[in-house]
Amino acid sequence: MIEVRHLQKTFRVRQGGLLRGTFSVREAVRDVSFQVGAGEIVGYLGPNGAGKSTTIKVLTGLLVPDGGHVRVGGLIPWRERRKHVARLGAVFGQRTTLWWDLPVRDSLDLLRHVYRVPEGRFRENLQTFTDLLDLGPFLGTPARALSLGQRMRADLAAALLHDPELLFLDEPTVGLDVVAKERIREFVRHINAKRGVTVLLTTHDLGDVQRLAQRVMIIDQGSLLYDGDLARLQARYGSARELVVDFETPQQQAQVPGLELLEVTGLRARYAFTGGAAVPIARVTAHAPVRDITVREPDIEATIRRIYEGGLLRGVLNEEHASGIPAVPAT
Ligand SMILES: Nc1ncnc2c1ncn2[C@@H]1O[C@H](COP(=O)(O)OP(=O)(O)OP(=O)(O)O)[C@@H](O)[C@H]1O
Repeated sequence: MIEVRHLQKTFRVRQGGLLRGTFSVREAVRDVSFQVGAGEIVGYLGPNGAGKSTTIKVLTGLLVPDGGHVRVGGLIPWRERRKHVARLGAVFGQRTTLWWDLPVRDSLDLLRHVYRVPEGRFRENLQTFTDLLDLGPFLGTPARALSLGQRMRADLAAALLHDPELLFLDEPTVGLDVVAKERIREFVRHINAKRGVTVLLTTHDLGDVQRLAQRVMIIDQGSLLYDGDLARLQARYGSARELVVDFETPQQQAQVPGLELLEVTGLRARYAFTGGAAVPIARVTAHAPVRDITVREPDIEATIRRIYEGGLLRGVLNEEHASGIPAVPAT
């Protein structure tokens, strides 16, 4: 569905005044390659300024890259825009595609004309989305008067009315409460499972990724650092699991062979370990009488933060992909 090879995009940024200013070149995307198959949900992650939006803008045809090969559903997005746009939907958490002063129903009806959706299909889709997203109570409300969660639901319906094969979701749950987030995620899962819509999801919310994506790609400073499943990322780069032990009595000597002692506070000691918990638990209980033991799993937020901060993955993928291949003109 999406094929990207050696994508490059630079921006010329003016520095200094209008007359005497000079230009510097900012490499937003350096050499990114990936493929997304039909029916996948892929999370596209990276810290601020990593190059996510630039990639998405190229994929939607809004930007022309400086180099690389890009095909979406067999089309070159920026050359065959009309055909391309008819096959994709996009939701940007920070913006709306709805007309600000029009009731939601009228916005959707206008989009029906823009995308030339047959009347019967439009009604069918509107009914389905109204049921799934509970649009009923606010179909008559103008976009400017909607809550953020309602607006997002209406935007999702707007993006999918013309039965696109591919959906770009940019921060679809930003600013929403837990229940509203869950509703959006549930809907995305549904359209992926039932309609086979391919989803590329850009988000800073790892809950979205954990609940939706089988696969994640991580970009930083314009280069792809990781492409694979979340579990493997966690297993490889996550911090160790922790054993939190409450002893019956204060321990003068809390060291236990084979475990890394992290901290002792009062009766409680924390140990780091990798692999299964059975052996570490047996060792601790053999060491001294224990009142309680819990296993604390490393959380994915912490793993991703470590990756961003420590540049943990830098070079891992580059070695596989870039390998000195010269830049090619955009095709
Ligand atoms: N139109 C532009 N002109 C100049 N520089 C740009 C332009 N668009 C993006 N950039 C720069 O390119 C780099 C990548 O930006 P991009 O918006 O793709 O990042 P991002 O990963 O989407 O970040 P965020 O999570 O903050 O949205 C940044 O350094 C940004 O300042």
